[in-house]
Amino acid sequence: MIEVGAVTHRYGDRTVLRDVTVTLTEHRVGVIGANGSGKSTFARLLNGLVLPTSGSVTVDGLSTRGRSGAQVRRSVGFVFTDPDAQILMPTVAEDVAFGLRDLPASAVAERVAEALASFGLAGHADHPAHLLSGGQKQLLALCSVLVTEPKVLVCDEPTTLLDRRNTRRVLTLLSELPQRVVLVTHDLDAMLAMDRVLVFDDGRLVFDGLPADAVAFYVEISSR
Ligand SMILES: Nc1ncnc2c1ncn2[C@@H]1O[C@H](COP(=O)(O)OP(=O)(O)OP(=O)(O)O)[C@@H](O)[C@H]1O
Repeated sequence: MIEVGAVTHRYGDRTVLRDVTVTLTEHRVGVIGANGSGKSTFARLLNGLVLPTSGSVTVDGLSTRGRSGAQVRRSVGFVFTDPDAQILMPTVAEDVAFGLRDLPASAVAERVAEALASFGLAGHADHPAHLLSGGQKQLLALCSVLVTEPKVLVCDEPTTLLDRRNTRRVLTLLSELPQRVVLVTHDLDAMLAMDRVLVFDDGRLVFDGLPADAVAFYVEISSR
């Protein structure tokens, strides 16, 4: 369970989230809203990448603040819009292996091979990661996070760089994952597969409900 309690967040003197309170227990939670409405900031709060100016965020009872923060960051995987922000190692296989560096080498090789195969990247294992296409990098970023088996996956616009085929592929993959997923996106079609959708507007959580109702609400406020 993710509990966001009375969270306000400021960057300098700019308030970007205002008094957000929400408890998330669903398997699939979508987050939509206009550019700059606070979605990414909200997503980053969930694994402690951003700590709230005031209020609290807990995941399965552990606060993102203080000593439990490191544990939250391990159990909540985060996929960024820009895969270059999270590809850390020179080759594709090394990048996937990075998250498994605490395991014995024999176990790592097998896990990496399995993970690359499931993302269609097996043929690229020894390729320099920075030479992959934008879409392949996004798949690699997702692969490198999922191989660590997080309990929750937070994805901030993970399909922005992808073509239609890879967008479908990533969305299908996300829909089939056993773990909880929080998906921030401008892809309203993707929302329809969610269990619950949050709509942000100017830093406020302005709608929280079923996907079709949330999308209709968002379309309505966007056309005002
Ligand atoms: N690190 C930062 N420092 C200062 N201001 C920031 C920072 N990150 C975000 N902001 C500001 O906070 C506000 C909310 O940004 P955020 O990225 O959370 O919105 P968003 O809804 O995800 O937008 P988009 O759909 O464009 O990605 C914006 O006005 C943005 O300029």
